[in-house]
Amino acid sequence: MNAPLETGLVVTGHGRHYVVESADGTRRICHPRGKKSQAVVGDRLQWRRAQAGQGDDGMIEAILERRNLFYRQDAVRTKAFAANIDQVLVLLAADPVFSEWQLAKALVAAEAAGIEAVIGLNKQDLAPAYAAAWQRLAAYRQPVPTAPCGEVAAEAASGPQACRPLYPVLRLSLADPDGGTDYAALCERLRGRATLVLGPSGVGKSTLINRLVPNAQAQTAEISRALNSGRHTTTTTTWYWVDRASGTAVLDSPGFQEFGLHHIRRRDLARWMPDIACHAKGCRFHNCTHIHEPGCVVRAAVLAEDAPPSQPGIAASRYALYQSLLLQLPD
Ligand SMILES: Nc1nc2c(ncn2[C@@H]2O[C@H](COP(=O)(O)OP(=O)(O)OP(=O)(O)O)[C@@H](O)[C@H]2O)c(=O)[nH]1
Ligand SMILES: [Zn+2]
Repeated sequence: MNAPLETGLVVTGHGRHYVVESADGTRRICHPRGKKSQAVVGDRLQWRRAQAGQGDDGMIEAILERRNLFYRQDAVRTKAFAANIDQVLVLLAADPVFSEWQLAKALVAAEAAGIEAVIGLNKQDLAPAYAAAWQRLAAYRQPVPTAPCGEVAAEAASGPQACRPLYPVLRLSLADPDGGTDYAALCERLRGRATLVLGPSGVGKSTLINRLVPNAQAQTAEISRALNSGRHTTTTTTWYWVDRASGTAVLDSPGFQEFGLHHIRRRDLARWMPDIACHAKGCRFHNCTHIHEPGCVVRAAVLAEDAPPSQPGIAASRYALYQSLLLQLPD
């Protein structure tokens, strides 16, 4: 007779081995049935204990419906980072210098997956480099109307629009005891949510996770031993509880070198860039590409390179990214 079905959370995986955590915190390795291994970190699933005498590992029977899936896709491969997450924290630093192109693509992927994103700029202590990096992020602090796209015009008629920054950009200094100007705000944003930490190598992702989860290194070592894989940490995502009782978790993930967006269609791109989207409703043609059409409100909203930072509109650098991205996407 089969053992009863149990539910669990995928906290990490390697190949066809998944570490699945039960509600009481106990963990065990589970394997998918059949050839495919489709579970992703953050998945909730149903599994069954092996029959007596067949070892301790569990068998995955079903993956429960996902709230969302954060992934990238290039011409040949899909790489899933995590499922069922509440937000993505894109961590950047004064040094190494970051690629705005990669940042923009990660943010598009988050929007398309319906996941909130926040940017952290670390290494506030590296004074001149930090000021330059902060300046490079000005377009991401650009004010955009808070009302959803379709309501902007109506609201404009009734008075000045309420605005928010395109993305929250938090100032961090993760190696310093106080964590930087916005460290408390970051902790506030993390509370009660599962946050995927994404960013290029060397920006301080491990520094952040070790700060939030003091036994993170020990946990990783234990998982690696169980999976018998020293390479584990660099190849997959891992879910760490900051506080299980309140549901606060951080997930680390491998770097984001080439963030493929082959899953995004060209005609949808503007929807996933909120600064473009909030103007697009006003265009004369409903299928406006915002490149060459007459009566394009998006192009009319693009700011001059030297526009003052508080002026609402589309930053010139963001529109340039939109144009370049559009050329790369499938129809
Ligand atoms: N100056 C300065 N250095 C920092 C700060 N935070 C982290 N670092 C240093 O930056 C280096 C990289 O930090 P990690 O936390 O290993 O970066 P990571 O993003 O995990 O890098 P990978 O493991 O390569 O993906 C380390 O030497 C840290 O000590 C900071 O606020 N200021
Ligand atoms: Zn247009």
